[in-house]
Amino acid sequence: MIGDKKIGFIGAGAMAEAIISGIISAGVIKSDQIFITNRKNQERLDQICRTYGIPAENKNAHHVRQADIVIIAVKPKDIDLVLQIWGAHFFAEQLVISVAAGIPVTYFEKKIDRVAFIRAMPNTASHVRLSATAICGGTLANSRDLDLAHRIFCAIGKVLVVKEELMDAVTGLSGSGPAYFFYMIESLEQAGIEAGLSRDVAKELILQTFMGAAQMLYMSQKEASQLRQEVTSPGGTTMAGLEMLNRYDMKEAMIQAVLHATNRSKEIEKLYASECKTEE
Ligand SMILES: NC(=O)C1=CN([C@@H]2O[C@H](COP(=O)(O)OP(=O)(O)OC[C@H]3O[C@@H](n4cnc5c(N)ncnc54)[C@H](OP(=O)(O)O)[C@@H]3O)[C@@H](O)[C@H]2O)C=CC1
Ligand SMILES: O=C(O)[C@@H]1CCC=N1
Repeated sequence: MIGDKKIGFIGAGAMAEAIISGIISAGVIKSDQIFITNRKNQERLDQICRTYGIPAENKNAHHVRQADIVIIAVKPKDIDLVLQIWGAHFFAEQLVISVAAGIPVTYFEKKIDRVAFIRAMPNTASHVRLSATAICGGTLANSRDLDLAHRIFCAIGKVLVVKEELMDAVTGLSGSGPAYFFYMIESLEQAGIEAGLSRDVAKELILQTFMGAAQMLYMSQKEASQLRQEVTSPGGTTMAGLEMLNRYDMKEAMIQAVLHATNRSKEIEKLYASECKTEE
């Protein structure tokens, strides 16, 4: 789907691996078209190469520099160093995609003015090709660049093109979203055990229940609230359970979690946006 283009990853952590796993299993790219590098952890690079059949010689910064598409997947705090080291090597025909939370596309453009940048916010469900990814393009990103990014992320889930001002909310909701889900599962596992089930049985029941509920919602025309009501018999067990979720204000906790995560992304963004301004 992306022909013989090469994709290079700067950063070989959790997010890079999720994307690599997803794009290889989707068949949009062959393992030997992927190149990776990180800061120092060679073992990690070896492990990724072994797991995804990437040739050992592809874990090479020089090759990553030559890639048609470069995906920057380092922590926000490491972006500056990456731009310092890599800045001079980016070339005009390259497309650079950053998945870093909170770093505005203008920040990249201020540092390197000749390259098309795209900011993307996927999530780790890229592993299983069920990511929810939002993308937005910088000033040099044309429709072909956006289309290319769209094709890459489409292969590993759903893609929405959004205005950059919405990226913090996307980050707080769906970028961090898998963690909220896993936290709920952890809590429900503990609940199942306290109710008398073994961990394994609890885990199996919860997972199947969540997958079933998500699939129902995905396939039906009904709102979540309606499906919830259909489970809730008057005076029954669900009502008793929901009473506790209301008493402990689970809804407010979820809202605050997403808003807090969104604000954290905004804080990071502000840090970098202010540097863009002072350099003007
Ligand atoms: N994890 C997630 O769910 C999501 C993460 N993101 C974003 O993805 C980015 C990466 O996150 P994540 O994968 O979790 O982080 P990890 O800590 O798992 O991985 C970061 C990687 O960056 C490498 N790195 C650090 N500095 C450099 C450098 N100067 N040059 C090359 N490589 C470097 C590290 O190498 P080494 O180990 O050698 O130090 C490591 O391989 C973040 O910006 C995050 O905001 C976006 C969406 C979801
Ligand atoms: O926690 C983080 O900062 C990253 C961004 C979204 C998910 N993980």
